[in-house]
Formats: sequence, C-alpha cells, structure tokens
Amino acid sequence: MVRPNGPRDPIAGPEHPQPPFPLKLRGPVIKGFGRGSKELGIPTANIPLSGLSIGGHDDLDSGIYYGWATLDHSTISQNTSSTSVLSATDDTSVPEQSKNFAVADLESASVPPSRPLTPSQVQDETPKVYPTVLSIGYNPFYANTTRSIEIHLLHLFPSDFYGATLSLLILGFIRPEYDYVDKDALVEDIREDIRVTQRSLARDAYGKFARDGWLVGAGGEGEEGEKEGVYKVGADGVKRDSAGVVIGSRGGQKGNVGIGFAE
Ligand SMILES: Cc1cc2nc3c(=O)[nH]c(=O)nc-3n(C[C@H](O)[C@H](O)[C@H](O)COP(=O)(O)O)c2cc1C
Ligand SMILES: Nc1ncnc2c1ncn2[C@@H]1O[C@H](COP(=O)(O)OP(=O)(O)O)[C@@H](O)[C@H]1O
Repeated sequence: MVRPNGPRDPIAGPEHPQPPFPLKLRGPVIKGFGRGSKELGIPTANIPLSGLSIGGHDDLDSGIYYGWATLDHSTISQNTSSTSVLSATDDTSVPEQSKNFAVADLESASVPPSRPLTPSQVQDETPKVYPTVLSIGYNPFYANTTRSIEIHLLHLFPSDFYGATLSLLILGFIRPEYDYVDKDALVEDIREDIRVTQRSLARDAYGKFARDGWLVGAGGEGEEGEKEGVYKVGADGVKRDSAGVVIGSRGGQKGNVGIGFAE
C-alpha cells in the first residue's frame, strides 16, 4: 500500500495498553540486509521470526510497533565468531560498523530521553531499558520476499551488538507498513515513528512497563515459584518489595536495589 497523504497522529494507542499488548518477544540479534544504517542512517537490529512464537503471535499483523527493550550482551560470543554472525540472509560475513544518524537530533525536553532507563533508576547493574520502535513485515519499499522483525533502539551505541539477546515488550501499534515514492519519504516517516514512540511511551501507563520482569530475562508470567518485582535489600540483608513485604533472604549487599524474583 502506498503511503496515504495527510498528517499523522502525534501519539499512538489508548491511555492504557489494551490486548493483545503487552506482547513479549526475545531472540539473538542477527544480520539483516545491511540497509538500515548504510542506506537509511537508521540501524535496525533483526531477531529471528521465531521470536514471535513465544506468546503464539506468529500471525501478528505486519506494521510498525513501539515498546521497551533490553540487551543481554553475555550471549554475544556464543552467537558470533570472528568471521561470521547469525544471519537472516545467506551472507554470514561480519558486517561493517553501523551508523545511526536518526536519533541524536530528535530529542526534546518533554519526551522520554533516548538515554536508557534502569528499572530502579538507582543502579547500573540492572539492564538498561531502551525506548524502541520496530517494523514487522515485508518492507514493501524493498519488496522483501521474507518477513522480518527490524528493531530500532532509541539510543546511540558505541558499537554493534550482533549476537546479543534482545528482549522486547511491545505495547502499541503505530501504523501499517507502506511503500514510498522514494527513500527520503521512508526515512521521514521512520523519524516521525521515533517521535510518536517517545510521546507514546511518556504516558504513565506505558512507562511502568519499563520495569516488567520480562525485560530482565524472566520467562513470562505465571512461572512456578517466581514473583517478579522491584526489590531493595535492607540493613538486615533481606530483600523487600516496594511495599516493604519480604520477598527473599539472600539479598546480599545492603542498599542494593534492582529487579528480581521472590525466593
Ligand atoms: C520504525 C520503522 C518503520 C519502518 N517502516 C517501513 C515502511 O513503512 N515500509 C518499508 O518498506 N520499510 C519500513 N521499515 C523497514 C526498513 O525499510 C528496514 O528497517 C530497512 O530496510 C533496513 O533493513 P535491514 O536492517 O534488514 O537492512 C521501517 C523500519 C523501522 C525501524
Ligand atoms: N540504535 C540501534 N538500534 C538497533 N541496532 C543498532 C543500533 N545501534 C547500533 N546497532 C547495530 O546495528 C545493527 C543493524 O544495522 P543495519 O545496518 O540495519 O544492519 P542489518 O541489516 O545487519 O540489521 C544491529 O544489529 C546492531 O548490532
């Protein structure tokens, strides 16, 4: 479908996320077609389509979505080698360093920064949580024959992170994928998607999902024996949740704050 003319909504989705959101995705960052940073100035981390199977969402509508994401860098060495990297295409050579021209000039004071949040806003040991916009589909402008998941994290990274495990919580739908008259029109719409993402995630009901246990590696809701939440370790070494309720005794260092599980 060719992009319709006309202005776009500044915010996407209702005041509170509605089903099917939040949707959980996770997978290793693999190599895509290499166009994101080279041609568009907007790097997009690809994860395998099987990432959609986690909640049984393989048939999710193609389109542009937003949410929160984290990266686990500890899996990089097991998913890459010095000469090859897992790939969505047949090409497994190590890609050139990505370039990101899109985000730096888009920030404004009234929206969440592209700087990452930590769930507790206290400690650096907890994973950084990045505002994220993604495209799921066939990239009609490039007429791809296979469906792909292309994820842009709203952050300037010093280096690539192929092989890292990316966990994603999708909270809303922005628009369908379109074909465009030229590359500049595609880039302009993606830049507006970034702004829509910043405004949409700035709402309280969306911001609180940045603390969801899924983003720190949890296996999903309802797992036996696990209760995820923000904890603080007291002088007695005991972990308590934000309401002061004891959730564990193997807390460790006094004053530690993070996201974890009841023991
Ligand atoms: C927010 C966002 C919106 C996008 N919208 C479209 C779109 O409407 N049409 C399209 O053909 N591709 C769209 N794309 C996909 C880009 O064309 C794709 O990321 C690019 O081809 C890079 O792919 P690669 O990383 O596999 O090289 C979008 C990507 C992002 C991140
Ligand atoms: N802000 C970012 N968002 C997503 N990926 C990024 C970002 N900054 C750097 N990258 C890196 O750039 C890669 C994507 O670059 P891109 O040119 O789209 O290549 P590919 O086609 O291999 O996905 C990601 O896999 C990741 O390693």
